[in-house]
Amino acid sequence: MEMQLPPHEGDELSVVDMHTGGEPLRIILGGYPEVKGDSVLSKRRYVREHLDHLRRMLMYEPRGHYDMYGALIVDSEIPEAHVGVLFMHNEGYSTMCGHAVIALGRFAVDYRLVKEPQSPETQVNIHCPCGLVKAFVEYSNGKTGGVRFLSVPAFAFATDVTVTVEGFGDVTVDVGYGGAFYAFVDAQRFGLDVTKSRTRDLVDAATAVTNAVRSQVKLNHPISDDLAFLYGTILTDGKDDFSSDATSNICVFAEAQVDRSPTGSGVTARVALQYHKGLIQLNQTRTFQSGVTGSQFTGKAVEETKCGDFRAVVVEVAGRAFYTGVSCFVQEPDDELTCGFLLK
Ligand SMILES: O=C(O)[C@H]1NCC[C@@H]1O
Repeated sequence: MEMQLPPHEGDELSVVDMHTGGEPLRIILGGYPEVKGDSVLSKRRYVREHLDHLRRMLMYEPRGHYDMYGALIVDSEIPEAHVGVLFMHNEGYSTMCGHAVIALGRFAVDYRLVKEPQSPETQVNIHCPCGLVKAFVEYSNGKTGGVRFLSVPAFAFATDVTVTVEGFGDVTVDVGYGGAFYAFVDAQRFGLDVTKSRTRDLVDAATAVTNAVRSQVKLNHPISDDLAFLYGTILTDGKDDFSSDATSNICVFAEAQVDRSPTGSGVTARVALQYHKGLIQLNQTRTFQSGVTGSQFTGKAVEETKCGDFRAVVVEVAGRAFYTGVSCFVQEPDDELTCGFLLK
């Protein structure tokens, strides 16, 4: 039977679904109204104020779920950018997303957002709200493969900061920036193991840390106040000394959302912290593993740089993304749940 849209009224939103290391990415192909603003950061503010019902429609149930993630392609004001992008999740709009950059790199080549793909790698410049991220997509015999990307400058914001965490007392955390700010803590501090403990327990501990850091640590970013917020907490296995063995983590971001991947922006921030502490050298590659799915990214610091007064590094992260399908979403006017809902 031929595919045909069901009865509906109003906009049709078409998407391509992918995943990177298990973490979903719903890329919006068509149906979004014009996103106003003269910069990617101002477009992020615009969608938050004027188009948030569409985020809820695509991220929430019944079309999405609590841990859904999305990307909206927008025009960029930077001439060398092939695409601009806004990221969305269960609570709002993030500033950086490594798993999405890995998926979007492939998508941009496969959907010819880059005119003439080159072998063995095609460069795709993706303007994220945090800045320009350069992705390099394996490309041979017309097929796309693995993707590596070079982050925006990443830095250690603060190390060994003690915060009072509800239910756990004083906890010492590191705060790093990899396009978004994260707090990092060894899960052992809570008697937990990132690969074996119940996800619910890991989420509760990480969320308590996020709440504590959000209320007790003032963040700032040299480029824009829009970037100066804590996106989430990453619990680790504590294996920060250089090793060829993988190190595991779980990232809990936005509104207690769980990343299924090792978290590209989290790997970026963690490598910056490890470099800052002298635990790794430039070009020493580490493997980062998701505690929940076992999927892996690699990460290494490739160059020293500055971000305002912060000593920073450019970090390279690599991983693979896969397509899972395409959909066209519609709404019926008499559907009481059409705006979406979330189950916690
Ligand atoms: O890979 C990343 O960086 C993202 N994954 C979900 C949370 C982060 O934005």
